[in-house]
Amino acid sequence: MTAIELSGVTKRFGELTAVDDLDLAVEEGDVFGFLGPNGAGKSTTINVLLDFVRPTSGSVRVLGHDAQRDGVAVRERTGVLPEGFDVYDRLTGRQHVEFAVESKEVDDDPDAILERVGLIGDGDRKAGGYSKGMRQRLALGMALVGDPDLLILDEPSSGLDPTGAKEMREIVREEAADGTTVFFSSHVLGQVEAVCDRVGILRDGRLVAEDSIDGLREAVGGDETLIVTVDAATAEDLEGVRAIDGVASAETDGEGTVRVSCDSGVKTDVIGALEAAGVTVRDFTTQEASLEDLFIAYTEGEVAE
Ligand SMILES: Nc1ncnc2c1ncn2[C@@H]1O[C@H](COP(=O)(O)OP(=O)(O)OP(=O)(O)O)[C@@H](O)[C@H]1O
Repeated sequence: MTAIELSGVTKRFGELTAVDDLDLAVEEGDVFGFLGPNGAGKSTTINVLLDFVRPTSGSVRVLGHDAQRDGVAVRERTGVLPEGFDVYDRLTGRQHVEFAVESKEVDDDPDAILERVGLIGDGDRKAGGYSKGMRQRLALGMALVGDPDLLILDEPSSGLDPTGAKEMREIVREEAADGTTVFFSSHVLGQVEAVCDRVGILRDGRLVAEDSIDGLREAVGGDETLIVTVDAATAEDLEGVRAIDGVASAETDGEGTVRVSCDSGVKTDVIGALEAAGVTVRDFTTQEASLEDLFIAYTEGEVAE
């Protein structure tokens, strides 16, 4: 079954289009990474899924329900870790989890939840004294209450140290193995790379890429970054390089480094073009394109949409 289905969803706030004609499908049991730079429209999309925000147009189905007509049914089966979650300073960690258990009308054991998110030793402390990472663990624990069919995690690793981030990924994997669909929003690709089956990249409210991690890797497979050490190079010196078939982009820092994203087959042509422009080439190395590079290319406009 399709757990999340957006068809032609647009959300405008006055003149501003936050989400622009978005089509998106996430299959049940998938861990979907929803990526995009600040302001791309990720939180707005999440708010539409939960019916906290009504789309200007388009239709939204979540767990088989119409998100607008049956928002309550959707929220009952969904655990949410909201962005910028605030704790109640005077309540303990355990009281937070108890509150989630009561509001969801389930019978989870709060201690089992605290144990899962690594807070069992701190359950009696007031959450106001928790560190940022502990607050984030608490928010994750609250999202897990009621064994939801869909977990929506908005920037879940923010504030987590490497151990916390690893534990969070383990929990995500356990939940997915259990059949839970996970919708994981972040602007840091590295954090989603380890857990997500599929990734969608949002930019200015539009989906600019959607694929499996392997698919994205293949898409960038041919491209490499050539890092050339030169005496000096100006932007004009790179015109000949940019004109080469197979060169995606070329930049100079104006001092001694030129970075060229290109097919591996055109490296010697690039060096030749630099020399033809009168640039003295001292050395060069190559770097394979990472998913991070692809993300930057898609979100900063170097890749043709
Ligand atoms: N309630 C609102 N009223 C007006 N504009 C809004 C509102 N909510 C969001 N926006 C605008 O919509 C755009 C998308 O915002 P959104 O919060 O969805 O982005 P995001 O991808 O979640 O960003 P971030 O990574 O910074 O959290 C932004 O330009 C934002 O200012």
